[in-house]
Amino acid sequence: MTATKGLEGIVAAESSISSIIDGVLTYRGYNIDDLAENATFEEVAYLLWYGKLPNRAELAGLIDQLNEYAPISNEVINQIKTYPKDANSMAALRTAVSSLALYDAEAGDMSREANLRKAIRLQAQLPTVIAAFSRIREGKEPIAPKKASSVAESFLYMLTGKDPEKVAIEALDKALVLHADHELNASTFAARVTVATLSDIYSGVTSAIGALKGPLHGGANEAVMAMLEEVGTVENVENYISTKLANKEKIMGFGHRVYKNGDPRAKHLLKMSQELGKMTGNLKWFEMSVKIEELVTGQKGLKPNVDFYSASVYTTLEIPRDLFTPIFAISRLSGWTAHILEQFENNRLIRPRAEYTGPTHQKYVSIDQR
Ligand SMILES: CC(=O)SCCNC(=O)CCNC(=O)[C@H](O)C(C)(C)COP(=O)(O)OP(=O)(O)OC[C@H]1O[C@@H](n2cnc3c(N)ncnc32)[C@H](O)[C@@H]1OP(=O)(O)O
Ligand SMILES: O=C([O-])CC(=O)C(=O)O
Repeated sequence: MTATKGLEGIVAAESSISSIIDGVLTYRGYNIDDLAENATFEEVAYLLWYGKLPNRAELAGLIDQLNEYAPISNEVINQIKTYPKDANSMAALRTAVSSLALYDAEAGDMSREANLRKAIRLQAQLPTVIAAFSRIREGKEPIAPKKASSVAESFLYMLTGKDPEKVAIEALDKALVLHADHELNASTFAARVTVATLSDIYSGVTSAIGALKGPLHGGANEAVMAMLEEVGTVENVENYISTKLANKEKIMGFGHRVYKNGDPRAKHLLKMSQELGKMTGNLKWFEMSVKIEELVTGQKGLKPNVDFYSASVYTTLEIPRDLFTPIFAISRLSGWTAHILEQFENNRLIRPRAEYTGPTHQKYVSIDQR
């Protein structure tokens, strides 16, 4: 038995949800470019869960359900109030999602209908949890959700208490569309492994949040912004990047396990970063990002992934840096739960093997003789 490091190239599941063959990303057969230009996040979530685009009535029904489920229990709000003010935002989200299960009367119901309701409930409640955490740590009261026409609108409203501008809602909505699913990425795989033991949907999502947190995966968007802030100016970029590459350090937001010729989502985020920068009169982060791309692609041949330009997009929307990965989780929740439902439909325990490389034939030595 020989191990494949990082399971590279191993096909570990059949799935009809999304595909990234030949550098083309599709959700249920729809090209991401088409969806990014035309679909809303709610249409995409419906597509992932139900396998088809919704008609008007179906979409309105989903939006109603999201509005109905958005409030979270006082017990969970009170727990969030006990979190340290400097808690890591993804750790806070992971803990709060785990708590949500305790107050969901359907948590133990494993029927498909109940699991679908839980998926929609989680989709509705993740933004509420993140916004509540963000306000509570600033010493403010959380803002209860109000009837909104989209997850993006609802989240931005709960974060600030102000009705968000149309341009901000549309930008966040497009970012959510772009992040919704991505075949067997690490967090989705973690979710599928967890529920393949016939554990519940909350356990699967909690595992996924833990996996998304890491900087080699979803955590890279925050790390990109930390880098941009550290570099500070366009003039500093060249020296910073050349030094990092000479020291064989990784540049966050570049490279991908599967895409070697570029991530099809990055161009959409680049365009948004530029447009939002122009609109707000602050193109600094965009210009720095373009310069970094030029150098990293020029010197290493590495292309930006989905996390690279999303950093400047979210910053231009005035979203705090440590909420970038939680926002990724809001979007990817739709994909995670679609995969969890798919896993349950045709389940088998996921249990690979390890290539043993440790010592053999050891003789037990009593504790006094060690
Ligand atoms: C939503 C997402 O999860 S997208 C990915 C987000 N993650 C990041 O942006 C973090 C930075 N990127 C990386 O760490 C990697 O490219 C990953 C984790 C995304 C993919 O990793 P892998 O397929 O395992 O590639 P691996 O890390 O083995 O890299 C292969 C080679 O490219 C180099 N490399 C890969 N990414 C980078 C990078 N971002 N900067 C500099 N060098 C890099 C590695 O150092 C390695 O070089 P070597 O062969 O000389 O040792
Ligand atoms: O697929 C991956 O390995 C990572 C990724 O781009 C994603 O999860 O969106």
